[in-house]
Amino acid sequence: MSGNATGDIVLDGVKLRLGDAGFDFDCRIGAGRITAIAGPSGSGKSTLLNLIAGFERPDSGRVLIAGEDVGGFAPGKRPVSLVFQDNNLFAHLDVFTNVGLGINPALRLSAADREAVSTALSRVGLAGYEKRKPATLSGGERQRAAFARALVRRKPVMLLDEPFAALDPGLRASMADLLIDLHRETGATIVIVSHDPDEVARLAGDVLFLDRGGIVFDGPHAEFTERVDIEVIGRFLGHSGG
Ligand SMILES: Nc1ncnc2c1ncn2[C@@H]1O[C@H](COP(=O)(O)OP(=O)(O)OP(=O)(O)O)[C@@H](O)[C@H]1O
Repeated sequence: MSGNATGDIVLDGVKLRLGDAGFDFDCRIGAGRITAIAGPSGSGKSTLLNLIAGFERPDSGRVLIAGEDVGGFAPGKRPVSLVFQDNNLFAHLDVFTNVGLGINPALRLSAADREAVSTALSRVGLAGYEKRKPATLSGGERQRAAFARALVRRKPVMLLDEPFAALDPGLRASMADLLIDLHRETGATIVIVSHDPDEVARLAGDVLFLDRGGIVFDGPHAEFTERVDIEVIGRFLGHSGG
């Protein structure tokens, strides 16, 4: 079902200052695409995601999701699911319950919902972990539980901030493949921050490359790999430049 491409994201003249750092974002993230956000450390990748999710508010400009100005919406009211670096699992709740919260915050789960939770857990390789508390999981297992919770939310937009960074390379590649499968099934708009050029190549149709709070490249991945003339991009892609 790839017709659910309703989640385009527009940052329209967004400006923000946080301490000494200034940000200036003007872009459109295509509905139903996988867009990677890359750039050097401190360039503003997490800040861009936080602006879309609603954890940061612009000083000026607008954020629109599926054509709607979401400026007045708290994070929980935005049509997005999140997998962030600190994966925000509830320590006192077991893995099954944490994932179930993705479907219904009041945990009123139908039989079909419970089935969806079990399916998501087995897709991320956590079948059998249902009764475990987050503290008993490894960092990578917690990250996969957070990913399972995002899988069951079925929102039109999924935002991921280096979701697989804690995983070993094999697991990292299989989670990326799972994300591609999910994208094929749902047609969701997926925005993923990544430090890894191979992961970007594997996943992304489009790339937003940031440097010092601004966008220095916005376009298809095939064009991105040609832009080694932009020094920061050359460095990211492993070219020495010159
Ligand atoms: N609340 C804040 N107050 C002051 N400065 C901030 C705040 N949040 C972020 N910054 C600064 O803004 C800049 C961009 O931060 P951000 O986390 O968006 O970068 P990033 O590209 O995600 O970096 P990394 O790859 O290291 O995670 C950094 O210099 C950071 O120190």
